[in-house]
Amino acid sequence: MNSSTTWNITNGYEPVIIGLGDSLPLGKWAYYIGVPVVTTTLWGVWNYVLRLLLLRRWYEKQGINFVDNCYAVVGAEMRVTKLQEENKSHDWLYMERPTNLYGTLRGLTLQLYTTNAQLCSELVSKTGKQVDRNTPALHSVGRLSPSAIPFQSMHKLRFKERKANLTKSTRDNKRLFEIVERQANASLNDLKVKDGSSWRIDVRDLLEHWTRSTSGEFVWGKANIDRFLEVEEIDGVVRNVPFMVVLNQTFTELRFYSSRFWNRVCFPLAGMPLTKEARRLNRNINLLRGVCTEMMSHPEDGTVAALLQEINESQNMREVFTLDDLITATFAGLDAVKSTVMGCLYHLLNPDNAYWRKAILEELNSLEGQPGSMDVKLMQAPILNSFVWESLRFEPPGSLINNAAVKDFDLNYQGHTYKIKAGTRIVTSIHALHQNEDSWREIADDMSPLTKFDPGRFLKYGDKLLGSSCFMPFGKGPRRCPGQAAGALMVKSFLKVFIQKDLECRMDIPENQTKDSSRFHVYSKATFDILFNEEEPVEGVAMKPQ
Ligand code: HEM
Repeated sequence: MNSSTTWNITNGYEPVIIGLGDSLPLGKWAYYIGVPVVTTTLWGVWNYVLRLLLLRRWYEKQGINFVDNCYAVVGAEMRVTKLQEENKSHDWLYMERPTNLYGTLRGLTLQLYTTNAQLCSELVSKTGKQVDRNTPALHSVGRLSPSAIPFQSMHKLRFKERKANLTKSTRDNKRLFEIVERQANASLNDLKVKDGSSWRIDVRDLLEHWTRSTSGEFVWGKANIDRFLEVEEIDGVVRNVPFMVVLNQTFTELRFYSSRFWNRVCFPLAGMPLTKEARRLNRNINLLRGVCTEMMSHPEDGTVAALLQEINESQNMREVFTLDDLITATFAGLDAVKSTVMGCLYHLLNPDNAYWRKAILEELNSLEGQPGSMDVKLMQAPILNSFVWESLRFEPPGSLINNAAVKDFDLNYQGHTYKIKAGTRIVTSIHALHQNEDSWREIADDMSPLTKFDPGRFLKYGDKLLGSSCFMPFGKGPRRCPGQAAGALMVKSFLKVFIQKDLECRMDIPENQTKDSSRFHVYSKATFDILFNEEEPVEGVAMKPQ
């Protein structure tokens, strides 16, 4: 035995010693290393070069255009970073819509976008049969709750029952309204800072604080979320941080980590412990899941956690499904709601929309005098509702619906049949859809251009638009958002509190943030401060509608 490297393998009777140097001749080494390397290379070349080229040719022959400069790995992906710097989500790549379906290579996969209402509707009708969920989010935020509804196929893990149960358990609107109102007042009071003769609130701080306390209390209960976790933060220092802050921060960090270049090229890389940052995130994910499991053992009465556990247990659902759906419900009430409210406030405080602000205030004041509970009355406030819908149209927080073809199928549009191949990612670009003049004009011919913020279009054509496939900020069909009612109520209730304070206020936007980069969605870093004067208006800055 002349090799220094040995392994002991126990065969049940006595150890067998294998030495490296003497037992394998050079030819065999070349075989054992060479064959896998060559096979993997050939497989890579076929899968990520030749197959993608052939697939792209297949779609181009059907008249589908591809985004300029789109190649595997590099190409269009390079432009995403630039878009994100301008606070635009990557679906801005697809705004041109040169053909009904628009293609790109996203990382190592081929992706087609539908951006008009009829094709989006066709795609929704195929969901669960020919098309199903296939989302990169599984490798980013999905790592907090991998078996949760948004990341799974419709045919897996008792999907339909779980989705129905989650919707049921988030239906206590009265309780939700009470929490939103109380927490909104507390956040507005606690976070304002004196600035000369007026007050200032950082809108991001305000909405982060409010969404965390509201979503946390709604799902888990007040006592449960009032706990601190010892957690390693992004600067490597271990600190005691409130539970909801850890959850929200980890969620945001996972999202931004997965949006790094290589993680966008090959989605699963984001989940591998290859970097210090990935390993820190893994530890925090485990910590959060442990704490949520512990909270499930003593749920507070009336909370989503208590209701969902009760329903799921009665159906013998696995505990991990309840855990993952509760984690998802908690974080779904954070960034999407925050972006929506931020967009609404931005438009509300824009002096051009002073008319709408005054009209909403009058509508809310008149609702106060009417019988019934406010959570129900808010649903019947047409001016407020139109304002929120238009904000969601203008800047939908979740702007892509990530699905893929599970089998070959035909997609029909105006007499044209597109032949879609299994494995193609086929995605609804909500953002581009919401800007598609052709689709919208079929329903509302005399409305203002879609580039203009105008709640009037919903006031006039609300029912038609909400029922159509032109407008889908919460998705449509079997995979639509089960938290739509809760999410919309959170947004409207917050706005009610804010507007009824009837503050003399204006926005203070950072100097380097242009109008074009003041966009609000879950990746955006756009922001503003709200300046207001509680005692008397500050000269020259007041924008209270007259
Ligand atoms: C303003 C707030 C919200 C917006 C704009 C929003 C938007 C969306 C969108 C666009 C989808 C994808 C739908 C599709 O694939 O067709 C979705 C899915 C989902 N949302 Fe929301 N959402 C919001 C709030 C919430 C809340 C509060 C919850 C909590 C229960 C929630 C839970 C979910 C779940 C579980 C899914 C996955 C559904 C599935 O995959 O079948 N969302 N949401």
